Amino acid sequence: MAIGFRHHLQQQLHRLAVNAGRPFVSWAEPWEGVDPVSFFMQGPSCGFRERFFWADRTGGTILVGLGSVYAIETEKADSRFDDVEAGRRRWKKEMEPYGAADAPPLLFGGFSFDPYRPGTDMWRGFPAGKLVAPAALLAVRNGKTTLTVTVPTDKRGRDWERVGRLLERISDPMAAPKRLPRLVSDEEEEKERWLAAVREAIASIRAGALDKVVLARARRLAFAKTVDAAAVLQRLREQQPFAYIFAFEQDGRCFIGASPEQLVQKEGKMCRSVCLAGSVRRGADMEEDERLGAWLRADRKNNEEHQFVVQMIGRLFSSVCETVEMPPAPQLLKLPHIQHLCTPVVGRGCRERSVLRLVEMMHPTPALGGTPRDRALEVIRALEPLDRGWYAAPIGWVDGEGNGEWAVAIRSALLAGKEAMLFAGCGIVADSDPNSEYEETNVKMAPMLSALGVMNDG
Ligand SMILES: C=C(O[C@@H]1C=C(C(=O)O)C=C[C@H]1O)C(=O)O
Ligand SMILES: [Mg+2]
Repeated sequence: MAIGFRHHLQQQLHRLAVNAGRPFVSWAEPWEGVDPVSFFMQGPSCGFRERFFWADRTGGTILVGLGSVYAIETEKADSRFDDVEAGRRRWKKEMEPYGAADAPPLLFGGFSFDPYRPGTDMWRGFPAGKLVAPAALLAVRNGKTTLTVTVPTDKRGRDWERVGRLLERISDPMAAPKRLPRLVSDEEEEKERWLAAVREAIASIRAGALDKVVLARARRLAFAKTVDAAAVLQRLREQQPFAYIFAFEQDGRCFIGASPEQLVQKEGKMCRSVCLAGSVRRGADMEEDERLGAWLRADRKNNEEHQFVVQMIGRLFSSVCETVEMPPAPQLLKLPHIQHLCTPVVGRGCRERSVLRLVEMMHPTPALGGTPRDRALEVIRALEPLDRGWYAAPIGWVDGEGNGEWAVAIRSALLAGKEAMLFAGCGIVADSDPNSEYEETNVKMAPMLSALGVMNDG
């Protein structure tokens, strides 16, 4: 990008900062020709300690954030959604947006799965709830790219400096992401122990204590060198075209994944969700693939698993929307490694003003927790030794108007230095077979294994 343009942007910011009546000012400009992953890669060398990446299922919206000029963070289990929503409103009042009106500044963040469970050191930096306003946001919407820069008007803090550095470098030709390092060890929780937990869950369900519970397991990979989050991102973008591609990084620890599951989207008075539960692998050829798909559609156990989600989301949408539409029977969603039963839901005339309220009501759906919710959470606490952290929890963005989109952070891994911790779970119901459920979690880890270069896809 021309030097003149950079000066123009910096001058705008300075002029606005001097005259602004609020603590933060932002400026948005069309900024074509910058690749989202290259932009993500600029972060550390400009001094930004936080980075996020978001691409929606269609790839139509891509958001990449560097730095954090304004962060809302909470560890309060009871009030975490109130805390972040209050923070969002405060941010809106303190922030004066200028420039391209179609690229409003926004907050990006996530929540932990279960804030009532004590966290471990593994998830340091990923609290019960966190939203971040990036200093620099690259947004691609409908084929148009915009750069939005947000800085404090008192010119204190390091963000002016970092943004200045970024503007100097943003158009430099970028190096490719680092090559993925060699795997040196691979540990998973003992299979027998996990199967025993599943058997116990099945027994509780058959005894009538609950209807469904989702149990997860983890796999820890260690590599010869540090894993470059940008390299993993790039591979996920190539390999998982119909998933939400997300990354949330702070101080070198990056939670990253390719989730097919939308939790909720709000756009004005319209809201959407996708019920996703019930799974089978892809076939080796078209014939086998279709046979597996037909089996999944007809299978009683998988349909039961799925219907708990449809009932809950249908009921919830009915309580906050004037009208709710969903197809009468689930569709098949085919992803590179797995196929799912899928029921999209659209609600119109939504009475909630902020998508964060919808996130609060919906999390965890029976696709990630179980039915009834509280029983399922108790069973997870009792039977799952894992610290889920942000796995299986909401991740996404919200703007000043309360619009935004959130996915469920599955098919994911936490990258920390030379290590990657992968997570996968599955819905246990009365008719579950422990070994098939175990196999299902393996299939669900395949996308991350493949992005990490550990598994070769045939
Ligand atoms: C829990 C996960 O996936 C969830 C469980 C599914 C199932 O059990 O069939 C399907 C989709 C997801 O809602 C995961 O991928 O870790
Ligand atoms: Mg399942």
